Amino acid sequence: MNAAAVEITGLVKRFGSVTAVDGLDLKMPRGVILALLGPNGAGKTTTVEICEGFRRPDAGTVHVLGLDPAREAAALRPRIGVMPQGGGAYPGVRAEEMLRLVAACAAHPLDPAWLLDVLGLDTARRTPFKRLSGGQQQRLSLACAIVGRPELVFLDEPTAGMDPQARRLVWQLLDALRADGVSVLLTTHLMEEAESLADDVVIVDGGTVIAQGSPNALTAEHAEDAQLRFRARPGLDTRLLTAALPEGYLVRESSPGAYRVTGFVDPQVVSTVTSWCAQQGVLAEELHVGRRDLEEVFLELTGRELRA
Ligand SMILES: Nc1ncnc2c1ncn2[C@@H]1O[C@H](COP(=O)(O)OP(=O)(O)OP(=O)(O)O)[C@@H](O)[C@H]1O
Repeated sequence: MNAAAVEITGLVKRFGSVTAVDGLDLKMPRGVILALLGPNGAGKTTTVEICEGFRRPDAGTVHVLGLDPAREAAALRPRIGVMPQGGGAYPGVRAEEMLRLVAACAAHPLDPAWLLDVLGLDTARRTPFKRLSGGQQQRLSLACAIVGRPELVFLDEPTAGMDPQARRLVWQLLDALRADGVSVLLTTHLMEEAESLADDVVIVDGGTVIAQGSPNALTAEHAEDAQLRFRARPGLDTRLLTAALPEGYLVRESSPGAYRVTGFVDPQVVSTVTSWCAQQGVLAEELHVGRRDLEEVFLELTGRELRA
């Protein structure tokens, strides 16, 4: 009765010569949001598809709500919600019609009209699926995944391609689901999504788990390396700024206009950075000294950017 939401031991999945999942272990308690974070090709989608019962493992054991998804699919399906990567539907079906069709398969569905409203799709009720924007299609797929009141939801990159406003609506909804006791396992490339939503973050690389913990615990492990971050106009010559600092410091532009200086941050370093910016006629804004964030931890562990 109180089985974990997901329990995976020694999972292996090969596609020909490619080992997509390579001895992955994971335990996810009920009622949490767990984010699988990893670079492209890390094995996240394959792992999720095995949990959903869409693929069979080559080795290892998988239990979802205490059931084996490969052998007990009929018992498991009504208890889980699935949102595959990129969504999908019959192109001509209208948004509300599609959600009502899915709701009709559930014993105690949520109210489809309410769900469309919450996800900002109320004006798109009568729009055929193929005419919805990418972000609207994603939200409709999410609505379909949760309308049947599942105990556990699998969401593969649920907010990929959404604008920030739509993304917030989805985050609020996932928050509300968690408050209702629903377990959510999602994959994401968005550090902000993992950091602001997830209770537990599992970093996957090369088909195996390389780190796991709450966002706080993961960043605290690396707390000794404080970091200086600031914003300025994009395209500053980071090599010149690195050269202005003592040896061992590194300056990167992690996204356009967002700069990170790694190394021990003391008052002298802060002063060197701001004076160098002043010499370039640049105002360093939102200057922040603090511990590393999840993005830095991820980069250090995998050697790759999250969005690579
Ligand atoms: N059906 C398939 N046939 C052959 N190779 C596959 C198949 N599905 C996945 N792979 C390979 O398995 C590896 C893991 O893929 P997977 O899609 O699970 O990674 P991912 O972490 O979800 O990546 P992304 O973030 O890009 O979605 C990759 O090398 C991929 O090319």
